[in-house]
Amino acid sequence: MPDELDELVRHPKTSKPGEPMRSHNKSCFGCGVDSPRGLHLTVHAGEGFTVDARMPVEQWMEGGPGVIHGGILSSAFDDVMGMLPRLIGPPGVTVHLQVDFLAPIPVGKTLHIEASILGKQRRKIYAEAVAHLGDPDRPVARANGVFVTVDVREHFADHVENSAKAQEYKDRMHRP
Ligand SMILES: CC(C)(COP(=O)(O)OP(=O)(O)OC[C@H]1O[C@@H](n2cnc3c(N)ncnc32)[C@H](O)[C@@H]1OP(=O)(O)O)[C@@H](O)C(=O)NCCC(=O)NCCS
Ligand SMILES: CCCCCCCCCC(=O)O
Repeated sequence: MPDELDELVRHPKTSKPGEPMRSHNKSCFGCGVDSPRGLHLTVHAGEGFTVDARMPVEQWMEGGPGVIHGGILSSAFDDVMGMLPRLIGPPGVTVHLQVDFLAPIPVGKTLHIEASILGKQRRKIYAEAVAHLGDPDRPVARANGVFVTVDVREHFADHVENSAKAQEYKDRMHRP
């Protein structure tokens, strides 16, 4: 992370502590309510520059026998940390994601993920997250990510027609 950081200011219109954050997109694999095969995460805003989420580890998420697949865990980290830019301004997309797997995460348990902004420089937002199974003193995984804020209309303009929600986005874009 760079030494010279911008001041962090919570956006006045973002979710208040304890309130759910708006999903990235209703079809988002991580947090979309309409994603047919997604994680269906509900991410809540926390105090300061933090968010948190809980995810039941279901059978379909299995990688090694009886434990979560590493890619599913990485997706959950990506999605939860990916909510952080919205606490301070426009959405950001992931440019870097790093995950440390500390202990097996059993099917049937509930994973708790807590994420926070470490700093911001221009459009880059540096984030970290920790996952545990109910005891914050016994982390089972950690992650770091870098997110870059984007103008969503511009960033997704060439791709939105591939979205399951293409018509909804088209209608929204033509609204005055
Ligand atoms: C994010 C993206 C739009 C940035 O491109 P851009 O608008 O041309 O902006 P830049 O390349 O100048 O990057 C902006 C800043 O992020 C930094 N950055 C870009 N990629 C980075 C990475 N992988 N790791 C760390 N920093 C990175 C740049 O160095 C730059 O920093 P600066 O302010 O110090 O100059 C482009 O890289 C992209 O579309 N990436 C794919 C994102 C994606 O699909 N993510 C997965 C799904 S969310
Ligand atoms: C419509 C706003 C969407 C903003 C950012 C989407 C990020 C999704 C998560 C991811 O793919 O890592």
